[in-house]
Amino acid sequence: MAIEAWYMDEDKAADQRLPHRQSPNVACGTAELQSLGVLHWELDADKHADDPALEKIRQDRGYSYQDIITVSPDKLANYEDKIKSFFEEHMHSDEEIRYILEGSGYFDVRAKDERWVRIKMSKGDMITLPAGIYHRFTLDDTNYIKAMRLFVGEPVWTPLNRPQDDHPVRKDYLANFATAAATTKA
Ligand SMILES: CSCCC(=O)C(=O)O
Ligand SMILES: [Fe+2]
Repeated sequence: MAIEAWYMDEDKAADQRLPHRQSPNVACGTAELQSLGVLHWELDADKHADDPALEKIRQDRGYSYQDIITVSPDKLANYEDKIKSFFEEHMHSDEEIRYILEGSGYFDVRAKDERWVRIKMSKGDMITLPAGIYHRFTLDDTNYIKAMRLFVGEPVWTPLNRPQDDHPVRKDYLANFATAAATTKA
């Protein structure tokens, strides 16, 4: 099954954990996600400890580091602060790679025209967000996700909150993806 993503509604008052679909739904397809630099794989999460398909992605993309994070009220230290900072619009100087082992949640990314695209992630979904893309994360109303975090080299999780207009990584992102994104709009 393809990954599911959609353009969000503008109801900022409503709970961030709700789907925030427009009515009718406005889908964002895989090609459009690709044009933003977002890549996605579907794997068998039950095999994550020993999976040649995962190993191949790690080799191909140089994902040398991995750990596992569980985000839920009782499993994550400083839960409220973390949840809040995950949902602040930010970028990183490196790729953000997540592989969902249990539960579900949403990654939101900014499309070229500044609209938010919400990407639904559940068990078996693996995603990489390119360095420099503005994004955020929220749990859904199940309040539980367990994910493998991967990284190229020594991990740097630091969120760089928007605005980062002068950050060289942001400039690179725009140079690499802005034109493509603008020309492949649905
Ligand atoms: C699905 S992993 C939890 C969120 C997270 O690690 C992040 O936003 O950086
Ligand atoms: Fe992030």
